[in-house]
Amino acid sequence: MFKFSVRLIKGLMQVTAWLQEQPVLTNLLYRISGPASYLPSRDLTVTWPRAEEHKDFSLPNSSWSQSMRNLYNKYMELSQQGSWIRLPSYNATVTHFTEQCPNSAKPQVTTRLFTRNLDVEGLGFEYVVFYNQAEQRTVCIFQAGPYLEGSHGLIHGGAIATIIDSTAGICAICTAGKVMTANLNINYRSPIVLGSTAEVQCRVDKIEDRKIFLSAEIRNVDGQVLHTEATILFVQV
Ligand SMILES: CCCCCCCC/C=C\CCCCCCCC(=O)SCCNC(=O)CCNC(=O)[C@H](O)C(C)(C)COP(=O)(O)OP(=O)(O)OC[C@H]1O[C@@H](n2cnc3c(N)ncnc32)[C@H](O)[C@@H]1OP(=O)(O)O
Repeated sequence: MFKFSVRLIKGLMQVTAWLQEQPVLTNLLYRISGPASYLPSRDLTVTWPRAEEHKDFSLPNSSWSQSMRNLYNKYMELSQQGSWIRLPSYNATVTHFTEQCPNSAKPQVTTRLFTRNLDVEGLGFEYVVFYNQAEQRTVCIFQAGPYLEGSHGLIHGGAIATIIDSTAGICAICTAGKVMTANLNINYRSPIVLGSTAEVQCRVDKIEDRKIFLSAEIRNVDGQVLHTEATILFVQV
């Protein structure tokens, strides 16, 4: 078990307080879990209270392409070296910030995260986010399913905006706690073909008072093709 940094815990506590019907997040632990069958090494994850009751959608499933698995394995290996953390991902915000139920009643999950709102694996986004605390960066590996179509055979620009906003949002939350997107500025440089795997790289550029400025890029699996560039402003609330 490893200790999370004080800064990240403070941020998470702020986010938890934000969800007013959700009592305080009381513990945040890293755990070493058993390796998935195709992983070369241990799976380093973050767990939330009672997280084991919920499905973690950021783990590989049968819809993942070989490219997606290769990138996943790359960052899992980096996680072993301590620089990156794989963040678990549930399909509702309430699940990320599970309440401590005195009577052990399960929270009613009546909402779905926009990015996890399809029940069939592989139709929408398949993605996993890794966080590098020392560098204040997130990486999101994603595979764009057929239900994300915009132009013929290509991913919709709004879906691209969504995955950027989410990757940057998680980076900002981990860095500064409760935030809202104030500005998202996107340049679409080259289209992303449905079914392909790509990588969002996001980092905090600067923080001024309540404002957290980030930038992001989406590139293809080998990094040679720039698909999208963005700058994002989050405001602490
Ligand atoms: C182990 C860790 C794991 C963590 C995992 C967590 C998982 C959680 C699960 C899943 C998360 C996925 C993540 C999703 C993320 C998505 C987030 C969204 O999409 S949010 C929805 C869209 N955004 C809105 O609806 C906001 C609407 N706007 C507002 O509410 C306000 O305008 C707000 C809060 C942004 C600012 O309002 P004010 O009243 O608090 O502050 P004022 O005074 O207006 O601005 C503060 C400063 O910011 C500048 N500012 C504000 N808006 C700006 C803008 N658009 N452009 C430039 N500057 C702006 C202002 O000029 C001011 O700057 P000066 O302090 O004067 O220097």
